[in-house]
Amino acid sequence: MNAVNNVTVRFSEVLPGVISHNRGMKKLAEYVSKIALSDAAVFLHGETGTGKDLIANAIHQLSGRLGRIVSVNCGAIPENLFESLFFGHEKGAFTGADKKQQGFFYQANFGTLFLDEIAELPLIHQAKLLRVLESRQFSRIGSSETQEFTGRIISASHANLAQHVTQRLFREDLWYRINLFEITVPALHQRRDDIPLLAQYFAHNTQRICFSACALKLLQFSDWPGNIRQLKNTVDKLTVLADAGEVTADCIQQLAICDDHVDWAVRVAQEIIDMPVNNKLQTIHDALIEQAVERSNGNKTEAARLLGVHRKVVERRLAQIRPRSTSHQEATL
Ligand SMILES: Nc1ncnc2c1ncn2[C@@H]1O[C@H](COP(=O)(O)OP(=O)(O)OP(=O)(O)O)[C@@H](O)[C@H]1O
Repeated sequence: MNAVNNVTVRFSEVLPGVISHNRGMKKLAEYVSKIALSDAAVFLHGETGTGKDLIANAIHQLSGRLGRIVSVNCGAIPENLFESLFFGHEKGAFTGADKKQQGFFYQANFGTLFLDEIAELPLIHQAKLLRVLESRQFSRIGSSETQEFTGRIISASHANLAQHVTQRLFREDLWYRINLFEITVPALHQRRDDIPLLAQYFAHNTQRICFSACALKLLQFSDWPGNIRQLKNTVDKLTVLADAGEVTADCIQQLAICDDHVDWAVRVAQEIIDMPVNNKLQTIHDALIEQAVERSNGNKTEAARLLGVHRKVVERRLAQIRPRSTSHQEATL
């Protein structure tokens, strides 16, 4: 657990709230912390649950802006309420406006306006948003008073917005306004080394439980289409299923989140580790090569294909395992 805490503290100093010890994420954090100090618009791209929201909040925190961060899910804005929600309105400006209301632009002034799922904004609303970003001015509905917008814009989407632009689903001029800096947040399968760390971190947050080595391996090589959000939910469930404070491979199997082949590989590895054999890696490695060569009737190209490695790997190792028989086979093949 100490290892988790040390990493957590070190990483959080660079990017508040973000847990990782992945090399790519460290670079991303250094890049983000530089950008954070400017007023430039940032676009965060990445699959669902990869931490875009968390990073937007970290950018705001690092920016030292006096105002607050206002998060807006652009996919959940009713079409007829866009102007009222973004610009605000005066009392009596329309039916049902029984009191004066400030909008998102006002609330995010001196702070950050985080536009999540920006690809979901219809073209008509994109035009209205663009007008404010260009003029840096807005007015409440029903008011002739113009207000200045000094907030910083961070937006996010899992969609390929550049492609949306070419398909004319997203305005090109708005795209250039919002992505002065574009950051791609990697999916969890691109940083599998973070999975054990995150699992232990989330478990520690809920209650003190530990994971068996086999359980951590199963988590590490499972598919996580919902990324860190899915991992977090899974750990919540595992804390309930843990046996005497330990999450085992059986607990993970009960949730049926791991692929059969991953489960099989991890279990075989576990059995091999328990075997009283010296230099286990080499033993297994050699046995695999021997098996593949035998299966392919001594054809090393075919053996290499079966193993998914280059022929030279097979040749080099065979020469070491059985120097004499190899030269004999080479003479006969
Ligand atoms: N590196 C991380 N360290 C710790 N927690 C994380 C990390 N990344 C994501 N999380 C957690 O995972 C969950 C999902 O993250 P977040 O909401 O930021 O993802 P997102 O990319 O914005 O998702 P969506 O696109 O669905 O809005 C949150 O509970 C967040 O706190």
